[in-house]
Amino acid sequence: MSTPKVLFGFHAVGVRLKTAPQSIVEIYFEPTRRDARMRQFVEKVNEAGVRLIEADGMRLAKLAGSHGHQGVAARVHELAQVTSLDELLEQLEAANLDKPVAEREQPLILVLDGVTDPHNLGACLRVADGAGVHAVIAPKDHAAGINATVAKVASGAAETVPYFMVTNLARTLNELKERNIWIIGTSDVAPRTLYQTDFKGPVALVLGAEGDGMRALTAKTCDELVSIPMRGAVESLNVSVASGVCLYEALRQRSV
Ligand SMILES: C[S@@+](CC[C@H](N)C(=O)[O-])C[C@H]1O[C@@H](n2cnc3c(N)ncnc32)[C@H](O)[C@@H]1O
Repeated sequence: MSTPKVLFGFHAVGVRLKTAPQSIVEIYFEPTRRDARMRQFVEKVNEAGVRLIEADGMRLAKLAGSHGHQGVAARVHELAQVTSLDELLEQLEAANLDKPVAEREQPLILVLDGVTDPHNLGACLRVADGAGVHAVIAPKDHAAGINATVAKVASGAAETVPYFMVTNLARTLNELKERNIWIIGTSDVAPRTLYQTDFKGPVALVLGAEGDGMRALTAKTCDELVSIPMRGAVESLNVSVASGVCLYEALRQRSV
């Protein structure tokens, strides 16, 4: 088994407890918190037969590397996941092989070009999980990796959505194109809006960094660029909010 890592917060630990209790080494909790949420949580841990250890706030903060632990942290083993984007796409293609076209599950991928804030990455993973995204891709050299803060903000989605960090993002986008995946980039200055584009087929949606947006090469590699209409004074949305707006438009189109 892998070296254990730490999850913290009710959501992140709760999702792991629900989906893979066998992967939890032990759960730490603050016994001085006696509210209903903590009582229910402790009950669930006991039902699952997971080892429960009392810890004060300082120990939890040290374990979590953050004060946002809500009185709960867990040491867990990594879950076995698909190890590469290719493997994931091949699994999807194989699952679609015998299905009529109308019933095929079309890949939906979120690409984050340089999102470095762990809170933004966590929020993007959370909305990606909600919208049924198959994988999130980011460049290795300029993006946040999955850490305890990301896992906490993602509320369990860091466990459910595969996150691949790639060496050369433009090359990966070209490889997606070779698999007939349509690359839709987002920019607040694109003349066409997301409501004028088709998200029904295999799609990779590309969002840019908090400050500078997508890099020039990334934007050039996209098949098309779309904007989210902005009616007020601010020029752009937070990247996780923009991800949510675009992904739920994709989900809406795919659901009709
Ligand atoms: C805070 S914005 C960056 C703004 C930056 N000035 C730019 O040139 O894109 C972060 C990312 O969220 C997405 N985004 C935010 N607002 C958007 C909008 N109105 N239309 C399209 N994408 C938007 C884009 O992917 C953008 O790169």
